Amino acid sequence: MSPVAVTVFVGTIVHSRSLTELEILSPGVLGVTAGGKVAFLESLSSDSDRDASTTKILQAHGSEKAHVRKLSPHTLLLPGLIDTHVHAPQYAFTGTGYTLPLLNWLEKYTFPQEKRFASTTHAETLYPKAVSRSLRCGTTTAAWYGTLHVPATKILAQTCARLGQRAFVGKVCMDRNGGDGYVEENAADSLQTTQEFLDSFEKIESDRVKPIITPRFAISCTPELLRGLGDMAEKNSLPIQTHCSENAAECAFVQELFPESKNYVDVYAQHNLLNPRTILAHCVHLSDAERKALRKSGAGVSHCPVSNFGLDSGACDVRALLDEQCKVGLGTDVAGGWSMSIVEAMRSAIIASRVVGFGKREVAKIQDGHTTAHKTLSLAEVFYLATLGGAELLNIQQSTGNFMRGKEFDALVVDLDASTIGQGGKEELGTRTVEVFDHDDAAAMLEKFVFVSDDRNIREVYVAGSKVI
Ligand SMILES: O=c1[nH]c(=O)c2nc[nH]c2[nH]1
Ligand SMILES: [Zn+2]
Repeated sequence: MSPVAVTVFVGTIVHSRSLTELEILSPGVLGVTAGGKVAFLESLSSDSDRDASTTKILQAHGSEKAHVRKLSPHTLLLPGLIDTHVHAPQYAFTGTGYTLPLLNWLEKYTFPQEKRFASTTHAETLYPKAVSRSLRCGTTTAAWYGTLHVPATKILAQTCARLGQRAFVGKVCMDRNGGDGYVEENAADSLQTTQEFLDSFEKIESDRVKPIITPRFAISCTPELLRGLGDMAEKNSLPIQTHCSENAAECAFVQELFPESKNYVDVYAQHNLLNPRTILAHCVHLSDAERKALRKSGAGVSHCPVSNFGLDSGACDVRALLDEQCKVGLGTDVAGGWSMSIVEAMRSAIIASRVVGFGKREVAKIQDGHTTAHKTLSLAEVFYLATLGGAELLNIQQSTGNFMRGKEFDALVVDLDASTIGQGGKEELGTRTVEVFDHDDAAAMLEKFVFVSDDRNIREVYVAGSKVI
């Protein structure tokens, strides 16, 4: 017998069971326990008496007293979205600076802005805005980068806890190549402040907000710092996040700095930073050997397509990563990416995958006169990357990522009816306004959600059963 539900949603419910299994229950019935977990998920036969069938399901689960929420026909109940790579301090300059490639962009925009977080007042002003926007976009779990500063990054963790977001929060580590004086004294100093940051989590009032070891990337860390962070992560069984193989100039510089490493991925492997708890952002320019090493290590990739377009970095071959059985999730990478929305990342992941395909077609034509098939990422696949794939990458798939019984209820109620947007209804329609017609079935509504919707369509957001939006 499943646990008793106190709230039951009846309507169109969509989630991924795996990369290849998108389940659409239209209609479905989902029960949530008083403790905020999924009690049961069942489908209703569409031609039966919906009320009578719902009552039978409630009886079977001992949940007759539950509050029943009937969702309207243009509403979807979806798992919460997971942003596996995002920079909170960069929220302030989102949407600017896309004329420069990565290393120049870091120097000109990023380091000066991140330096400002030496002020806790600045952190207290900005971080609630960044976390609220992320939740508003339906992100129920985020892997955040803070800055070099412990007090400000503690404020970021406290903000996630207060606003109810499930989060991993990292104090960024850099002991070389920081422009504008944005750099720590040395490896020992960076390791000591990281330990201080880890210790501060005893006071964080949420067991859903956790620390994550965060070397910025190989360029900004000496071998001593990388090794120290690898050992600290191992000793405390902590997750690790960093950047890898995003941009051609970056890759060349890494080769110069680490001549004894076989390749970029190997730099992290050699410093005890590559294991099943590692999240590497980008991985746009990996070789086959690097993809194999990644898979063997159990580390995974945060694919950030909007950022890869924004900073002109390239198009990541996610299909090759998936074929190699690497773990993959999606990231917004604000402010390399111009949007806090994982929905924007989903649609951009499809476009990036098509771009990869265009390139392969050209090569195939030149080589042998006919095209090589490239399997573009499907809608079902990007939906998985945005939800369960992200949970698997962050190793929290036992708690979240889909609506399997016993998981915490992290969910979005998405209303696709344009006429309910804004006070004035139809007059306020914009280019990103979804309209649903009577020929639209559940699959079409999901497609419209991914390609056309925006955060106005996300009406309710739940983390572990608590409404946070
Ligand atoms: O997109 C990125 N954003 C960053 O802040 C960063 N730092 C190193 N490499 C990076 N890439
Ligand atoms: Zn990044």
